[in-house]
Amino acid sequence: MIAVHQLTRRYGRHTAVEDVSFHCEPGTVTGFLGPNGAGKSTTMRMICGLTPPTSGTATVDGRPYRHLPNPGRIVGVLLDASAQHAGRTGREALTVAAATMGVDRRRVGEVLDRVGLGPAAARRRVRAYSLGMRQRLGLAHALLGDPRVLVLDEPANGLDPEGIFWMRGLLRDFADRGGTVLLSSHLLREVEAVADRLVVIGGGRIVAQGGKDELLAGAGTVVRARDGAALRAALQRAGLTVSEGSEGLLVGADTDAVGEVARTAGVALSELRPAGGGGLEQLFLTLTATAPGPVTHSTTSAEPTGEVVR
Ligand SMILES: Nc1ncnc2c1ncn2[C@@H]1O[C@H](COP(=O)(O)OP(=O)(O)OP(=O)(O)O)[C@@H](O)[C@H]1O
Repeated sequence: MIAVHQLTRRYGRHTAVEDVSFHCEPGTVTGFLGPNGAGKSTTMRMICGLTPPTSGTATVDGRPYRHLPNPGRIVGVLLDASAQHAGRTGREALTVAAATMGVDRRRVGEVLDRVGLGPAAARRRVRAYSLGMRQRLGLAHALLGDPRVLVLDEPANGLDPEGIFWMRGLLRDFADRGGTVLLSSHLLREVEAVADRLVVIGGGRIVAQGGKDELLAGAGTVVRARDGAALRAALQRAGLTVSEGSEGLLVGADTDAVGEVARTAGVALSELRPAGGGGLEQLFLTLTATAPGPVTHSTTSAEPTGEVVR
């Protein structure tokens, strides 16, 4: 279990992360989404005790990371796949880590197998690894202490499509066995397939969080009419948020509300449906693009309920 409570981190006058709260429960994969510079890495570094928060708390299994007796046994961390000793072979890097953690050396072979680094790859020096191989080695390192929690920052970077598919399977399996996974990405599609819950961050603030299905269900309505201008005007007059989606107008309301506005305005519709996955993508882009707007304490500190914070 990971608990993040009102985390804030400032660098001088710049606020990298502001009042961020969320929970990651056992048995779930939480996708931590946001564009470059949104504050994902800073939040994860605070969870892992590498960056001290300006205010707020982050705990893993009820304790701050720095108070965990043998952290690698409790939480596996992959924050930067390139930050590995380039002169060691993959196997050596893991053997040193195993000794530090007090893990049986035999576990090294097991995790190398698990991440798909064969004997030849394990004998090569890390400096000769591709980014994808480094990600696999980083994941092996995270899994080495057989932790119940994983914190992974953009682990799909550098993996080919087959590697991404493989990693999703591994993380899903980890969570299905009761593990807790926090996984960041700047690509919605990358985490959508594996995550149960989503936490979306933009401009250092949480802009939406909740169950993936809840967020999908609340992702609005796609609507089209031959007279698109009249439809848009009617929706805007009704105070609904309207944006141009790839398949029609995307409206921040359910289909009943949108249909009623169109009927009242006498606009004939050619399509009306829940926005679904495309809507979530649009929502993600819209939210993150407009994220620096003010967010009140009462909304961001609320328990995750699938709400969208605007
Ligand atoms: N050590 C630091 N000193 C000053 N500013 C920093 C520092 N670390 C992060 N920042 C700033 O904090 C903000 C959030 O950065 P962060 O790396 O957490 O974002 P991110 O969502 O992980 O993005 P990316 O996907 O690009 O890594 C950015 O504006 C970044 O420039």
